[in-house]
Amino acid sequence: MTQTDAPAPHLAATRLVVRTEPVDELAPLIPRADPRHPLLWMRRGEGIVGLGETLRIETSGASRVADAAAAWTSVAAAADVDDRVGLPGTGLVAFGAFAFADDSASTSVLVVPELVLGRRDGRAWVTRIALATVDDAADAADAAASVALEIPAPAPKRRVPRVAFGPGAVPPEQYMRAVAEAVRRIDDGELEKVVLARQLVGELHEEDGLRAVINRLAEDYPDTWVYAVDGLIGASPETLVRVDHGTVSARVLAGTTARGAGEASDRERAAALVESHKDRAEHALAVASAVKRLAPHTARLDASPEPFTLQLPNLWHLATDLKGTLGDGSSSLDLVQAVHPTAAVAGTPRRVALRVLAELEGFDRGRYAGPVGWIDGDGDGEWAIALRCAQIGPDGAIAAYAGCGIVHDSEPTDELAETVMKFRPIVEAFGG
Ligand SMILES: C=C(O[C@H]1C=CC=C(C(=O)O)[C@@H]1O)C(=O)O
Repeated sequence: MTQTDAPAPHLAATRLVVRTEPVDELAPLIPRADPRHPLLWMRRGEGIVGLGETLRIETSGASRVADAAAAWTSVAAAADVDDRVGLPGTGLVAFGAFAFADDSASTSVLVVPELVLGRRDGRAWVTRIALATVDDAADAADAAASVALEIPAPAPKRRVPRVAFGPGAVPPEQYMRAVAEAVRRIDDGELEKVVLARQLVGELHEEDGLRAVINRLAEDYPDTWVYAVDGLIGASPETLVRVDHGTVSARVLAGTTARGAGEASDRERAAALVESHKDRAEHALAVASAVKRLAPHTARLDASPEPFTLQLPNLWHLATDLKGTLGDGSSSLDLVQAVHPTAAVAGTPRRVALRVLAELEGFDRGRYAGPVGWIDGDGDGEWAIALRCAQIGPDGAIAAYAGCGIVHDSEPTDELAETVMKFRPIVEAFGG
């Protein structure tokens, strides 16, 4: 079922019948994912995998998140849920991925699978989700039991498909020119910060190869959110927003440096990142934008007092964690709507940055830097910013993306080198 733009009246007649039951063990989860159309959200071996599709909500345009949130509220209100586990990710869930820009040609989606396999806190479960009409008198348990999909056995590990990536719409020289132009505009006082990205493109010839790619991302970047939703795959270190029983949290990242070659130089690089005026300025703007947008929805919101260094296999980031309590009953998608796009992926001031980004970047970001994650029937959920990612089209065309925050003292060659570091997870997951 597809819904486009505004909530369609037929959703009012949509009743999902949902049943979650504990199972002994499902580890490892990724080898049970669909090899062609993986649906997945994982970190450190825990998370959820979706199989099949019971419901799809598609939206686009400036109201894409608000429309999806409204449609989801009506679907969730009508759902008949029997959840015998009661953990984040049990009961009714939808996986989602949203376009970055209001005018993107890419659609935004919420996908409700037929079968969800999950692991968290040492517990495992299976959720079956079936569609019934509102006046269907069938017993909920019978309807959910009608889901024909079985829990798949883990598939044997296979090698990742090899993809050769080349420059996409914007070659490296053009990217550096765009960075220089952005710095000029910043120096002219037009704006404080803009995030500029570039693209790599490739082709996937093995249609059933995506599961192996995701497995590789999860092995190489276990501390990131590894996701796969409607052809968008990646390993993001940045939590846009997370809502769990009234608590709100986020991890804001901005400011990056390479890992050092040896232990001492690695430590020095991290220490220099914390001291770097340029990176701290870039980081402060990202934190300020997230706090400003979340604050109206929280009764309390605390930020880590000083940015800390987050170590990833390919680089160091400056990070700030936000934690608070929800003040207005917003769902996780309501908060996504409030906070996207932060200055970690757009810039400051937001409106000017979005205009400058559209003028200088030279391509449609699609779902890169957009919200990706999941929401449950109560509105709780986990959403990352879709970074370190690639979108794979139905014809196997791959577009990978990486960008950098540009501030007044940014150097085009350094920013280009930073995109190369940020492309590493995806390029290596495709055998590069
Ligand atoms: C825009 C990206 O990263 C953002 C998140 C962390 C650090 C960033 C930076 O240092 O520029 C970016 O703001 C990307 O990975 O494509």
